Amino acid sequence: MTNKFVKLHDMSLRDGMHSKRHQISIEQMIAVSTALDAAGMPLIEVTHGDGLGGASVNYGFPAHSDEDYLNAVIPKMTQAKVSALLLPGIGTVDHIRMAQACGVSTLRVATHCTEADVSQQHIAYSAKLGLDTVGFLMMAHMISAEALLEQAKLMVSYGANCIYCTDSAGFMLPEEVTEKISTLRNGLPDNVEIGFHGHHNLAMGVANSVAAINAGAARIDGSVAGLGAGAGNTPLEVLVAVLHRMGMKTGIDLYKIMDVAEDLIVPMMDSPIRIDRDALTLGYAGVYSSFLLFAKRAEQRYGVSARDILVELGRRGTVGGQEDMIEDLALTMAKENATAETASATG
Ligand SMILES: C[C@H](O)CC(=O)C(=O)O
Ligand SMILES: [Mn+2]
Repeated sequence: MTNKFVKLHDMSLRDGMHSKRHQISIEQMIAVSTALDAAGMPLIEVTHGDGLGGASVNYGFPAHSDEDYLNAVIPKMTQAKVSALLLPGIGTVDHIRMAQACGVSTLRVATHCTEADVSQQHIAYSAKLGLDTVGFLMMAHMISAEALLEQAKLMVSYGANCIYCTDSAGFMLPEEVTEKISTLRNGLPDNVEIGFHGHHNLAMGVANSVAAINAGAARIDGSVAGLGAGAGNTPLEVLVAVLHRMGMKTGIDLYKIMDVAEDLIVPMMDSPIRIDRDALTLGYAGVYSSFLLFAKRAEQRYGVSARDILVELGRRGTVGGQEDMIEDLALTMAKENATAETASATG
């Protein structure tokens, strides 16, 4: 393992968008991305939290368009490459064309872990353009390692050169990561890279990433100071320190990335990214991390606890794209609570 190179991929300016309600300013984008570039980060993701074209009532309107963010960041990079995320059904082939024209090097096409078949058009188009094309299988805890491999094979058949196992809910424990990553590594051709994207809801981000690397993952996502959905992504500055202690190479200057965390990212946070009871519930109940702020907002509006909403969302097996159901569910739960209170008051 010593001297092994691991490619880290920064999510602060994309997954971090969820925690900022997609309101990162152009100045902040430039300040963070240039500091990451100077720290040696090889790949930085920049788009709406829900990917290209995410600006909508369902997902939230951003402060600026994807195109404006990409055009602000890409020309300023000296060594870092920039990636964009795209969810078929939200983003279109036109968005891929736009992102490529802006200078994006990597396109990551994300689907729910059982729905790889909806990514054919987008993966094939991205590969045809010569982009580094990644298939990103979300909520991967919901299916077995063998089923995940079948979905990954579909994405590879469409043209993906890298497949991600994405722990969107921060639910996985290291044993599960090991099993899933090794099944992907053993079942896919050697020239297809494997990646892991973690969330820190059960404080497993770093441990899970190390398990992924040991099982054959070559790319690992994380965010500086964890800026991301739920309790955030794997905190990159911590991961870099751990990997360097393990004798691995990342190309990243540890002190510089520590300073990005402390001096730029923490002051940007709307509220501290931490494992509060709601974020912990995401991990415990296996709920999509970007539902956190929707549930907190519903708690404010309807007086139903965000934890109860999240537990119910987990019980119902909801997945990304069902954000509109959260408000609906909170209303139903508020009505049920009111009925129960009336019944107990009237004996
Ligand atoms: C659109 C989601 O935020 C993608 C992601 O980062 C995840 O599933 O986790
Ligand atoms: Mn994520």
